[in-house]
Amino acid sequence: MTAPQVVVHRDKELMAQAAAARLITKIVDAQAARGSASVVLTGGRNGNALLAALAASPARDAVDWARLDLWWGDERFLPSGDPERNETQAREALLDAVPVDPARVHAMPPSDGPLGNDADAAAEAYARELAEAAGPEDHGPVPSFDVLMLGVGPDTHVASLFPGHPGVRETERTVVGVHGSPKPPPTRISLTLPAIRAAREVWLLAAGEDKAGAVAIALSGPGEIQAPAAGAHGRARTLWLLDRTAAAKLPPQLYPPSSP
Ligand SMILES: O=C(O)[C@H](O)[C@@H](O)[C@H](O)[C@H](O)COP(=O)(O)O
Repeated sequence: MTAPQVVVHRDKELMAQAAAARLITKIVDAQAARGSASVVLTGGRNGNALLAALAASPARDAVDWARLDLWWGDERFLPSGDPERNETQAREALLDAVPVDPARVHAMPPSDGPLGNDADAAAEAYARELAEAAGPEDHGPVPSFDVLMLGVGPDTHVASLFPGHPGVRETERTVVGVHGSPKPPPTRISLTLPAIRAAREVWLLAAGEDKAGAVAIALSGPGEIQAPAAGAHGRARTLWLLDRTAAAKLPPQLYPPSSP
């Protein structure tokens, strides 16, 4: 398990821009090293702000968009094109503006797709797609994503893994259907913690004073059932990208010395 590293930015706008620059560099490095890159996107305001900052950055042209696989950490189980779907929001923020290969944009199934309105069947289908994309070097049923991003909820949820819910207890499956989510909509699809922990790097994004309690709790070593964000680790790196207000309740030993 990698010890979390914390980076604090002045405000959420700067955080989105710095994270977008960081992501561009990561993708370019992965493409140089391995020929292609894989990134897991998150929904939420911070994830979308990062994508919009990336779209606005001239450095976005350094990315070879055709050699990038995009996955999602979770999805709201709604009809295709619904404005509340994380996929729809990511397309609007970035994907419609860059030459991604549609075959490498791995959206989670919608509720009106060929699998019907069955979130568990949709989760199984996504798990199969991940397994097919995994190679022998991945040593498991999901690819070793280069970067997996997660928004953090005020209750410490990540993806659609909520405190105490069945999804956060899953140890075998890589993707689950989520029913009765405390945050609307009630039906969702989510990667599980074992799938999240297959990533080389996990980046947790949190901004705003309503996140300060969740950030402090998750970084203080609680169990992942009570605080799912505490169970989100990358194999090589676990990075918490915060704005000053979200970092406000961190204990002094976790607050990085050079922070604003
Ligand atoms: O599916 C969802 O409802 C969102 O993806 C959600 O999980 C989000 O990532 C967090 O709640 C953080 O959201 P913000 O970045 O907006 O604070």
